[in-house]
Amino acid sequence: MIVFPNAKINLGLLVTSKRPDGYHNIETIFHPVHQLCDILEVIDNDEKEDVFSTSGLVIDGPASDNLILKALALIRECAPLPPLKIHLHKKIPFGAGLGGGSADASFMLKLLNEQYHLNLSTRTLELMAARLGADCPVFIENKPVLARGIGNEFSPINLSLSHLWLQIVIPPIHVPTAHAYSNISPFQPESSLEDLLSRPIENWKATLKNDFESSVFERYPEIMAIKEHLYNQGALYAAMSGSGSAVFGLFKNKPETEWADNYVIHTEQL
Ligand SMILES: C[C@](O)(CO)[C@H](O)COP(=O)(O)OP(=O)(O)OC[C@H]1O[C@@H](n2ccc(N)nc2=O)[C@H](O)[C@@H]1O
Ligand SMILES: Nc1ncnc2c1ncn2[C@@H]1O[C@H](COP(=O)(O)OP(=O)(O)OP(=O)(O)O)[C@@H](O)[C@H]1O
Repeated sequence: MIVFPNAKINLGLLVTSKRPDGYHNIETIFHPVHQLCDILEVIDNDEKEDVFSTSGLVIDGPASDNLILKALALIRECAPLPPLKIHLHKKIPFGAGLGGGSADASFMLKLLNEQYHLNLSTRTLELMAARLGADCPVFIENKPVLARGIGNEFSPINLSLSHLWLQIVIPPIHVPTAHAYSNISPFQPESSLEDLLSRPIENWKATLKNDFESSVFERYPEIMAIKEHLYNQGALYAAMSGSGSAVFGLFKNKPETEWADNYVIHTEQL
């Protein structure tokens, strides 16, 4: 079976408090980016052991640390599976706040559930995904949603961005998530994200924020410059995604901006 784990962006990201377990409570809107995706294939393997291979972008760290293999190990805790041949073609830049590794992990859970008729419910899959990372559960249902808690308590939202153009600009900078959280001072805002998003998109620039931006922009002015350039090019709204380094803009018309050669650019109509 082949699946296409996709990226996400965060529309607003409030870090509201630090928890006793060291994690942070957040409030954010997750929005899937369907056309920026990896390719994940899993088939039965005739050999005795699993074989895992990758192509595309070279992921840092040993292959055994890949979240896909951690997802496989979790499923094997509750169901026997044959030896597998797994191939990941990596296209989503990582360390960019686009949740690519998290998407791979959750799509692996969903793929195995379907391919081997495991009948695990959506809720069970979300709980398993939460053991792999805070960003993983949202990729089980993979639709726009308001998230609270550590990013895994979901409420439905009424938000349509269809017909807007999305441009994501990814500079060659990796921002480690744990490091970004350690530089944050949590703050409980007066207005909830839901309130802010219900206002016209023209108001978002003044009201909707990503709490990681100030510390990340201070350390990497190049990322702030991308956001400013997106606004100069006519973005209705622009912001960093997650803990960076990707920055996205929402436009009425297809943006034709030229960017540095070493940036990865993704443009799609929502
Ligand atoms: C910034 C976001 O991308 C927003 O969607 C996510 O909160 C990041 O989620 P993630 O990459 O899946 O994070 P994890 O792999 O679970 O955690 C990495 C590290 O980030 C910190 N972390 C993560 C999520 C969270 N709500 N609070 C945290 O403090 C913790 O130090 C943790 O050790
Ligand atoms: N399948 C995978 N794809 C990408 N990175 C992976 C994968 N499995 C493990 N990793 C590790 O996770 C790190 C970053 O993962 P990810 O792509 O989720 O980060 P991100 O884009 O910053 O997303 P997030 O929004 O979750 O912070 C990589 O540097 C790599 O070491």
